[in-house]
Amino acid sequence: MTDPAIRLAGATIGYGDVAIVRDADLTVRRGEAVAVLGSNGSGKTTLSRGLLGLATVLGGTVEVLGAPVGRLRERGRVGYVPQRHTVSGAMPATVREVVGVGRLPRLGLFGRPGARDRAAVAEAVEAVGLADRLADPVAALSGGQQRRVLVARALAAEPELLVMDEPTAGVDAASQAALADVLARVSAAGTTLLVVTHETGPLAGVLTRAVVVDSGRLTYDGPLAGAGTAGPDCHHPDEAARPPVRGYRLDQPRPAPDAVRLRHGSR
Ligand SMILES: Nc1ncnc2c1ncn2[C@@H]1O[C@H](COP(=O)(O)OP(=O)(O)OP(=O)(O)O)[C@@H](O)[C@H]1O
Repeated sequence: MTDPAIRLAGATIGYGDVAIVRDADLTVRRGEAVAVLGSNGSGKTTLSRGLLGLATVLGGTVEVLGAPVGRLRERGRVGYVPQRHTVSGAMPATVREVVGVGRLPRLGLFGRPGARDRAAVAEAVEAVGLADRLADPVAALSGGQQRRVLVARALAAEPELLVMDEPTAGVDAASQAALADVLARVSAAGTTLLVVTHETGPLAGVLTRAVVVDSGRLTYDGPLAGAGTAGPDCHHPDEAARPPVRGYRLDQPRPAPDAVRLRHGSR
C-alpha cells in the first residue's frame, strides 16, 4: 500500500515552544487536492509550513510522503509556493534562472542540468503562461506575474506533493483561471495538492476536499462544497445547529472510518 502524501496524527505545530496548530489529525492520500480554509491567524500557514519543516513539530506525528517531516531525502519531491512572496527586486535574475533554481533538488550528482532538466523548466514556465518572458528580469514583472514565476519554480521540480499558500492572492482573474488550469493538469497527472486559500472560487473545479482551521484546531474535513457551513469565513447564523450536509465537523462525534473514507471518495 502506498504511504499517504500527508499524515498528521495528534500533531501540534508552532514556533519556538508556542503551539499554534494543536492536536491535528489529517490524512491526505496521493492524488488528492485539498483546500485549507479558515480565518486570518487561524493557523493555516503554520500547518503548511509544518509540512515543510519550516515550523516546529512540538508533538504528535507529521509525515510527508511516508517520511517524518524533515527526513525526506529527495527534497524535490515536495514543492512549496510561500505566501505573499514576490521575488526580491534586488535579485537581477531572469525568469529562466529563478525557475531553474526550482529544479536544483532534482539535479544529479554533479549538479549539471541535462536535457530533461531544461525541458522541465521550459514546461513549468509554459504552464504558467510566461514562456515569452523567459529572458526577462523577474524584477521587471508585475506582482501577479512574479507569483506565477514562483509557482513555476515549484513545478520545475515535478513534485509529488505541492503545497501552496494563497497562490491566487493578488493575481488577476485571467491569471487565476490560468493557474486553475495548470493545477487541474498537475492534479490529473497524480500530484497531490494542498492549497491554503481564502478564495475557493477560482480553484473550485480543482480542489475537491477541504479542511477548516479555526483557532489552531481542525474543525471540518470533508467535501469543499460542505465547508461553507463549517468555515469561520462563511459563518451561517445557525451554523451550530446545521452541520454540513456531507462532510463532518471534527468537534462533533466522528462517523466510523469507513463512512469517512467513502465520503472522501476513493481517488
Ligand atoms: N514565525 C512566527 N513566529 C511566531 N508566531 C507566528 C509566526 N508566524 C505566525 N505566527 C503566529 O501564528 C498564528 C497563526 O498564523 P498563521 O500565519 O499560521 O495564520 P493563517 O491562518 O495562515 O493566517 P492568514 O489567513 O492571515 O494568512 C498567528 O497568531 C501568528 O501571529
